[in-house]
Amino acid sequence: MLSFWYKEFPQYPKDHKDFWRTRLIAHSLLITTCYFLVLTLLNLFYFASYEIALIDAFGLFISLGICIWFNKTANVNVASWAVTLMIVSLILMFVISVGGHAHSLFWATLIPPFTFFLVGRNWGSIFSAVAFAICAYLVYLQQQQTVTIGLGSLFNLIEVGLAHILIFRFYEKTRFSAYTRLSIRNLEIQHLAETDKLTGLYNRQKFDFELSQLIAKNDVFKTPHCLLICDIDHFKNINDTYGHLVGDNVLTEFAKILKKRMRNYALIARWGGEEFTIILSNTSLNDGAKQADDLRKYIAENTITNIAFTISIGLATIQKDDTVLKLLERADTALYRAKNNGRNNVCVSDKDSTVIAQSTYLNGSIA
Ligand SMILES: Nc1nc2c(ncn2[C@@H]2O[C@H](COP(=O)(O)OP(=O)(O)OP(=O)(O)O)[C@@H](O)[C@H]2O)c(=O)[nH]1
Repeated sequence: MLSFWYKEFPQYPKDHKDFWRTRLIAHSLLITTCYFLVLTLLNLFYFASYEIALIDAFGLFISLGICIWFNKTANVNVASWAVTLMIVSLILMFVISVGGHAHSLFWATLIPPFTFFLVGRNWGSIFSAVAFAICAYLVYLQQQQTVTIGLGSLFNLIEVGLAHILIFRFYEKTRFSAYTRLSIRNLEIQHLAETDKLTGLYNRQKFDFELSQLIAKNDVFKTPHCLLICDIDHFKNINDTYGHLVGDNVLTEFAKILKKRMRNYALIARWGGEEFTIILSNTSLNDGAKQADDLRKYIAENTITNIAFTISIGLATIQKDDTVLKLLERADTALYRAKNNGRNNVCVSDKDSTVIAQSTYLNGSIA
């Protein structure tokens, strides 16, 4: 039975800001439903108070109704209001019905923690103020009827009510600001973990993850996707000749050129030192090879930060039943061939890792 209340909502994972609200709603509904069920049965069969049993049955109906509806829709905002209104009206109805006697006013102290947490600071303050005002009025009425309760009781209630509202406002504010800071920090950490610091592109870890997600999609085979591994030729020479800082600058500028010149890119990453990976979506092998060769020519014919260099590219398309490793291996085989063919070269692998074309005889299309 508990699994009914403790249903995990995929849209509210543990780190979601509403996760604990869903828990409080579920717990509250569990307790109120059980509570009303027991009261209905007791009043029906033990005390024979049929009218009160009817009211309890109505409470049971409301509580169970919200519970079923919440489990179906997972609408936290509406459920928060429904539970808040149910609990506030229950407590107030009870306190008023017994005229505030039998220390029933203590029940009102439950209202701030519930309302602040479920409907926020402003509505929490309003609900709490109304509840404590009603309690104060009941104490005032008692004071009119008997001399045993002095004005001190009234003041105590007002002071406690105010203190509750102020403390819960403070508590909710600090909770909210802590959550906001934590969320921003998490985003910053996530960005750092996924990004290559030098070029601002995705890093290898993020690329591999995104690629595995892409491959897992059922419709990735309906339109062709190309993977390019692009490597700067003899990059060590650039470092040795001009120094590492210039080498860094070349990598940064090259990353910008990649982003600018590769049409339809779905993902670009710095995969390792001077190695870059690119996924081109909606791109056939022919079109991918053409784009890769255009890039190769552009780099060969221009200088970047006044340094002339060339690149080699290996290419493969995503096949049915591919894995990240298999796909990368095919593109890497093609890159290896491009390097072995003297560099400044584009090579393409077919689905069996056989290199089927290279830029010296690409001429814009693959035979
Ligand atoms: N400036 C700079 N150099 C880097 C960085 N990461 C890797 N490298 C250098 O990149 C060079 C890669 O050298 P190799 O793997 O031998 O490759 P290559 O010289 O490009 O030769 P081929 O790939 O075979 O054409 C090494 O000298 C690394 O020090 C970086 O972030 N900045």
